[in-house]
Amino acid sequence: MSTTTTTTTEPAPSTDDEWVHYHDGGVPGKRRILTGPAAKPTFTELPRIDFRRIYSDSLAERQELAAEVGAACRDVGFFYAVNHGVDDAMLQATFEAVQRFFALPTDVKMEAHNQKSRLFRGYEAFLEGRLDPRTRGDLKEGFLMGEDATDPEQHRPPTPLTSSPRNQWPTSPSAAFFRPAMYRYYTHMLSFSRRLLRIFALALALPETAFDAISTSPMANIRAVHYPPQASDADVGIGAHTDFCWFTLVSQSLTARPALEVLNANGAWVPVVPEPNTFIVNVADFLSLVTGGTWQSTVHRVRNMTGEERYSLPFFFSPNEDARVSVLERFREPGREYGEITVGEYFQKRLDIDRTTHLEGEEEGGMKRVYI
Ligand SMILES: O=C(O)CCC(=O)C(=O)O
Ligand SMILES: [Fe+2]
Repeated sequence: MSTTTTTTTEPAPSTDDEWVHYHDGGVPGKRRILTGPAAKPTFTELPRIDFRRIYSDSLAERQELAAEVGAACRDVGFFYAVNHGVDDAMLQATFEAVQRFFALPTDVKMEAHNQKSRLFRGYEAFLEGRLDPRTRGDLKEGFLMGEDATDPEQHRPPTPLTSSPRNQWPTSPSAAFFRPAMYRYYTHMLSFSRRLLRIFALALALPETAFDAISTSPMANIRAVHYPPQASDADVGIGAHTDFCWFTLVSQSLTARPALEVLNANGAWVPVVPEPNTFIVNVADFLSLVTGGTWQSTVHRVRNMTGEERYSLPFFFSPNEDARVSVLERFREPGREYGEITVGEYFQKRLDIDRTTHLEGEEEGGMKRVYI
């Protein structure tokens, strides 16, 4: 991509080369690429935060961690969680199972094709996702599972909203190893997420347990993803987007070179170098909404130019489906009216938008970003 700067006060006529395109809040957006004197102060790498303190009995230590987390959420929207304490052998075993699953014959994986599911649970084939419609589709295959009170592994009491099946699992005996592996990962990530939610509450100057009541039966998804190495720069593993949940935790396989990239305020892509035993944590749209945009749901994408197969395991966390949320008191502007949104309705709206929007006709696209 070429970039231009100008020394005159008149903005130079813009060409498409000067913009980065993405999906933000479910709708197309774009950011001008800024260099030289026009560049703003912004991040050029992700902060690394030591999460050992999440297990500390000392509130002061948890608050110290929360202060670092809060600064990263405000300034970057992404950070590395090192020393997260989640069992490394379990993480390795999950990656092995994911790799084995994607190596199964297509017809076995297609038994659980996500096109049969309103929530797009199950298997997504290559090029079926297309977050950037200027591409031929996302060069990835995936498998999505999430909250489902009918899966006994979840020990989740059925509610009127969650009493019918949501997940789809392959039925072939050759895939039988996959479901328990996904559930081991799910259980560990859910319990880490509950701790993290308390750190987020502290970071927002709220009591530690402030979000507990709206997260008794959270919406939480794993998407296992396989990105083959891409030969061409015209392809993308997953097009530029923001996540539509409260926050995301990503475990990624250790390719020698980075593939995940995060967009900074100057329209530059910052690579996320894989590190062993480390989660990538990012603020997603919900946390950004409830903080009135103070915390950033930062745009990111994957381009697998590493020459290696890449696997990742994003874990998407949202509060209870029927929780009603709004902009937190301390982020409200005096005299302004704020509405409420229901977590599940917002989620479904975003899911539907992601399936239907196209970059063509951006601003007049008819779909509007969902605001509170
Ligand atoms: O594969 C990754 O590292 C990130 C994937 C991602 O951004 C997503 O699934 O929303
Ligand atoms: Fe994402």
